[in-house]
Order: sequence, then C-alpha cells, then structure tokens
Amino acid sequence: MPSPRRNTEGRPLSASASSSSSSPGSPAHGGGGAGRFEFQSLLSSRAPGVDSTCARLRASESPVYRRGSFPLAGTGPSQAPPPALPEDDRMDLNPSFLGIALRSLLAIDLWLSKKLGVCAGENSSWGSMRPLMKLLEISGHGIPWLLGTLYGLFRSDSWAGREVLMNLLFALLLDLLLVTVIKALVRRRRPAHNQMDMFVTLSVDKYSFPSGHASRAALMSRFILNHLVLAIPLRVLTVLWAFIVGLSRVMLGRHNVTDVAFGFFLGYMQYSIVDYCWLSPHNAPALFVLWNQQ
Ligand SMILES: CC(C)=CCC/C(C)=C/COP(=O)(O)O
Repeated sequence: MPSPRRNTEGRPLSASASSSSSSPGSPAHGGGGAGRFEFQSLLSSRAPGVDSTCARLRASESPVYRRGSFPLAGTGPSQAPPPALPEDDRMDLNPSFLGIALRSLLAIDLWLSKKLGVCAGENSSWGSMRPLMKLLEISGHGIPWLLGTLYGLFRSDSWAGREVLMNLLFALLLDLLLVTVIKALVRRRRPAHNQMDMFVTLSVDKYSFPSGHASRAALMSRFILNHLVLAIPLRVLTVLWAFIVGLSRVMLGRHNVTDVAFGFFLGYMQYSIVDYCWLSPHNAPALFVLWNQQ
C-alpha cells in the first residue's frame, strides 16, 4: 500500500493536495514514468536512508517544479508554494546529474572498448593483427626503455648526453611509480575480454587504470620532441607511435578507452614535472659524481 504523501516537515498532505496534480501514468505519480524512476533512484542513491516518498517530495521541490514545468506543480489556489529548502538540500540535485554523466561516460567507455577490442584474441575479428599489436606493446614496455636508457647513460661520453639520459631515467622511474600507485589505489579490473599474456608485469598490472603503456608513450614522445633535435617526419612519427601504442592497448583488449586517455594525460603531465625538476650537475651533483671520478 502506498504511504501517504507528506510535506517537507513530514506531515501528511491533504487529499486534494495529493491528488490534484499527479495522475496515474504521469511521471510524478510513478505509473510508467521512466524519467521519474531515474530521478528518484538518483536521489535515493545519494542518500541511502531516504524513502521513496521523501525522494518524490524532493523532486517536487526542485527549481524545475517551482518554475511550474514539473507535473507535480500545484494547480489549486489553496496550495501555497513549497517552503524554501535549506541550501544543502537545494544543492543535492547537482551531484546526481554529475553521477548520471559519469555513469553514462563509463557505459560508453565499456561499450566502445569492447567494440574496439578487435585483436583481443586469436579468434577476434582482427585476430591476425595480434602479433603486430604485441610488437607495439613491447615498444612501449618499461623494460626496453629502462635498459636502453641505462645502456646509453653508461656509454655516453658527453656531459650533455648524460644529463639528458639521467633525466630520461628519472622520467621513466617517476612514470613507473605514479602508474603503480594509481593502479593500486583505483584497482579497476582489466576488461573481461583481455587475455593476460603480457610480457614481464608487476603485481599491480592486473589492474587497468591508467594504462602504463599510454603514459609512457606520451611521456617519451614529449621528451623526445623536446630534447632530441629531429626532422619533421621523425617528429610526426614519434607522435604517431605514441598514439598507436595507446590505440593498440584497447585493440588488444588490455584496456578501456578511459584508461588510455588518462594514461596519455598522465604521461603528458609527468613530462612537465620532469622538465620543472630538470636534473643537472649544478642542482644534483651527487647523481653525476660517478662520472666526475672517472
Ligand atoms: C616491469 C616494468 C619495468 C614495467 C611494467 C610495464 C607494464 C607491463 C606496464 C603495464 O602497462 P599497461 O598498464 O598499459 O598494461
């Protein structure tokens, strides 16, 4: 049996007040009004203890209602305008709309990621491209970049070269650290269609947010563009490589689109940190002492 409708102070509304404005089937009444149910669920999801009647009244007290466009708007002269709500209650609706936006974004993210995961398995529609995608995966993996940087650092015979490579090493380690911390905090599972057959992973790599490959690719390409004087075609190729590494993560089914998008953003920002804290023999002599002794 439906509970009697109440005013904002919790007192039952008069029969005329409760029946004058809502009819079965109207969104306000709840008979088949899908919009109302969504609205109500949003309100109740924000405040778990609030019952549906209370949620309905909150809806009737929204600014939309006060402007007269909501079906619960009073029609009789006996109906006084609803009392003003405390500021907190009036603000309540906004986070719900943010919640809807976020949930919609997540739904689109999952749908798009599944659609793009065309190399997720050998039997997927683009399964034959999987070896190429895995090659791209290795090109953005941390191990080759770390080993290559260490090798260059110890082989370099110029101070300028050592300085750049020392900062590249710092950038790679910072990236590894930040991605590990965020993955451990967010703990978003990899897509269900992913096959966990990656080469050398850390324990946090069972999580997918953010994509470590995407962040490294963005970081490396910004680093290369800023510190290696390259011809235009090579610069274009560098940016293209970063983009394709990111795309290949979704095509392999390793990540959702938002993991890769955030990975790109993270890598981009990491370069700004590296650039701001740029290490040199002047501000970090201890790091370069090894070569001073040679
Ligand atoms: C073991 C080292 C040094 C790095 C791990 C690299 C790795 C496996 C990152 C995961 O990347 P995604 O988050 O894009 O899958």
